[in-house]
Amino acid sequence: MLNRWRKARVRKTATAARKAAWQADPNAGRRLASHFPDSAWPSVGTVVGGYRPIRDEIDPTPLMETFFCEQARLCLPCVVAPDTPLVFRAYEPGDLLVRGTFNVEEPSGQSPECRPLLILAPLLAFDEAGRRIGYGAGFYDRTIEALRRHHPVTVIGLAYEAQRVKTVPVDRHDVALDWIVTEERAYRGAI
Ligand SMILES: Nc1nc2c(c(=O)[nH]1)N(C=O)[C@@H](CNc1ccc(C(=O)N[C@@H](CCC(=O)O)C(=O)O)cc1)CN2
Ligand SMILES: Nc1ncnc2c1ncn2[C@@H]1O[C@H](COP(=O)(O)OP(=O)(O)OP(=O)(O)O)[C@@H](O)[C@H]1O
Repeated sequence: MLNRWRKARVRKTATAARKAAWQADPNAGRRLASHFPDSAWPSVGTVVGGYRPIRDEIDPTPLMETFFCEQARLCLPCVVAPDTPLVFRAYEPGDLLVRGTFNVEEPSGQSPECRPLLILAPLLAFDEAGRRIGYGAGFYDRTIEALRRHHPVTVIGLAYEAQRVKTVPVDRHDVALDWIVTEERAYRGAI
């Protein structure tokens, strides 16, 4: 219960910090590729789960396009139902998308389902240990847990430097990030 209150407080501060960072530099996403860790860089054919930015999330599009040019396969998350893992569906830059739940752009139901090996996760706040906080629906935690039952998955949070906090409150279900990449640098999270 105390953690719920703590998380709400962190969300509030981080929402304001992210908004200010986006307003100051909406194109910061262009700098993500130069800090992306070599060890996590996708090989030819690696399935990468990205996202379509909403509100003032850092824009992963330039990074995803770089991966696509290097022949990674891309996919995007689709909300199926509350309290249920997200489903990733194949996507190529330029594909027509539909508006899903929460007004996020998603591939249509005709697009084949994928199981990403590398996930680029949006977030509200992170800390240096790789802890992440999102909008509070638990979608990414559930999805990563479900995917990891099949194969190892590397999860990289993308954020503005301004979204870093000293410590993110954690619950048992929270999945730690392997790395966080910002417009300025990368942080090695869960080891
Ligand atoms: N760009 C992006 N895509 C994403 C996510 C995300 O965080 N960012 N998701 C991450 O899970 C999933 C979609 N889930 C989402 C969950 C909540 C909200 C959201 O805006 N929540 C509102 C409250 C909405 C309401 O209750 O009506 C909020 O936080 O203000 C957005 C997306 C999959 N795709
Ligand atoms: N693997 C899981 N299994 C069952 N419930 C889960 C799981 N992961 C998260 N939840 C539930 O989801 C709710 C939201 O979790 P939390 O506050 O950590 O969300 P978040 O990490 O901010 O959201 P998101 O992952 O969507 O960005 C919690 O009530 C939690 O109990």
